[in-house]
Amino acid sequence: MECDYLLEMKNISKNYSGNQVLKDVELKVKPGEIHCLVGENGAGKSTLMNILFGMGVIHNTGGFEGEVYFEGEKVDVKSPKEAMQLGIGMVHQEFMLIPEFTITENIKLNREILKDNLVSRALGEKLKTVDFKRMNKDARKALDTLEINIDEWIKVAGLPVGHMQFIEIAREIDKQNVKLLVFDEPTAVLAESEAKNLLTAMKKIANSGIAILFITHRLDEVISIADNVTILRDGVRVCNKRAEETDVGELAELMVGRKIDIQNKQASKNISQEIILDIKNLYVDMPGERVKGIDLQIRKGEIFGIGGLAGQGKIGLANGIMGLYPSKGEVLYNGEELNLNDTKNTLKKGFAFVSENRKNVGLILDESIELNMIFTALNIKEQFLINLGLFKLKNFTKIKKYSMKRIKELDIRCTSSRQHVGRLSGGNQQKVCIARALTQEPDVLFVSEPTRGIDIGAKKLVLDLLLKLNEELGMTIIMTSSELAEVRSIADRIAIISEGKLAGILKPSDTNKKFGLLMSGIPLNKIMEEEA
Ligand SMILES: Nc1ncnc2c1ncn2[C@@H]1O[C@H](COP(=O)(O)OP(=O)(O)OP(=O)(O)O)[C@@H](O)[C@H]1O
Repeated sequence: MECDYLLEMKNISKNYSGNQVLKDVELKVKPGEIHCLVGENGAGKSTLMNILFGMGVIHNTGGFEGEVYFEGEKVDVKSPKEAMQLGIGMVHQEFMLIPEFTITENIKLNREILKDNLVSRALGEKLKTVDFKRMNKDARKALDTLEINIDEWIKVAGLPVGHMQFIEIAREIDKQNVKLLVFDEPTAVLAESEAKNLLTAMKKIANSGIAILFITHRLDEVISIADNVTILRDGVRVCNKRAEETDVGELAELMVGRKIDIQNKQASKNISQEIILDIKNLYVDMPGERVKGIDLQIRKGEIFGIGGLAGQGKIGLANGIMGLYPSKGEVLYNGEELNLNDTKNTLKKGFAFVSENRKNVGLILDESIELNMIFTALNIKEQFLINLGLFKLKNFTKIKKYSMKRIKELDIRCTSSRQHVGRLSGGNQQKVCIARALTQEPDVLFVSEPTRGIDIGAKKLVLDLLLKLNEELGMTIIMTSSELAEVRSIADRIAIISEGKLAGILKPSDTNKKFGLLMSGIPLNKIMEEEA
């Protein structure tokens, strides 16, 4: 009997040490459809996918309840390898590529094509050689399906982030029997125009008969691409809708349970003309995000946005000034020269940084929320300590009180302030990173991709909090983001970086066209000429 659904997950329930995170959830995906899975941070999306892929974190914590059917057959997937054998693949949010390998080698990793040679014919299988010709041909075919115009024999190291994403996808579609591909927030790391390319590629994959399960926080993407949407809230399936019968507003409301609205910032308040940061001819050697001689003046008390396409250098700016990547040039902070390449000193001077890379630079995953929140303030400013003369002790009462306040303010979904950060959902981890930077009470706060991976409700909360810090404490905020709409909702001025250089500075109210042209590297004076 032909079955309507490729994948059916029925009555799925899961608890982690008594904490129920999924309750009777149902998910049904048809062959060749694009099915979106949306929900707030902590709603249970990753947990559901962990069950589908038979991840160890599920078996090691008591398994789950419910049934999974694939192509009409009941399955019991015990590992990602078994999922792959069934034809279920995953495009990862964090890239799993080997930089020193070529694109072909990455696409064919662990699935190399071997061919016989004289020695192997005599001495056996193990001495076969790699058939580069056939491997390159397959890789080319996968890249062509995605219409990616890039040579398959070049190394992955140094490629822009947008390309890396496509290589991950090419690897999955090159697997012969793939029937269902899960995309876990693939566009979170991409700028808007690159995200569009990715969506087009996803449509092509779906048209070729492969079903796509797409997890995203960008609701406009859901509307533009999905056939069906499943909405989770607090571990329960709220409903399943046809995308053409809903809109962004309704989805946001269903997810969060209230109305949400993010608009461009209107007229800028009176910002002082005093320069807090004077950046002169700054170069930053950050792979994939090089800065190649930027001059910028940031005014005291403003929210300054930095935008641009992925790989153009916007991310490099904050990383360079914070000393995380080698940089040269001159940066004056309140008129005094800042020692570049010295993170500790920069932190001591009153800077804080919420990195775009929360797992590597941001968090200690096997430590508590509390400790993660106060870690930098404790080390740099010796806060949260009781001084006992000869030695100092952590002031646990103060730490707990402080962290509970931040948990409430940022609506961090957790079981307690002592919960390990590694056990939080991705979006809630991001909120802990923000809380940590705020604990330092900085004069200048760099935030990179602050709303990456967080849902629309939490996004509004974070943006409102940044506005509040800026208005009430006069904190100067420099926010780098791939999402123009969010920068335009809070920044006073926005610099667009293109090819490692400053393309121009715009107001949030400037036209979409101006933003688009600057991002594609067309200089401001040319745009003005066109408009005149
Ligand atoms: N290994 C774990 N141990 C204990 N609790 C966990 C573990 N992994 C996830 N959780 C909890 O399960 C709940 C659901 O988390 P999950 O990661 O599935 O959410 P999500 O919808 O994917 O969120 P996000 O959009 O932020 O990624 C959260 O409350 C989280 O704290």
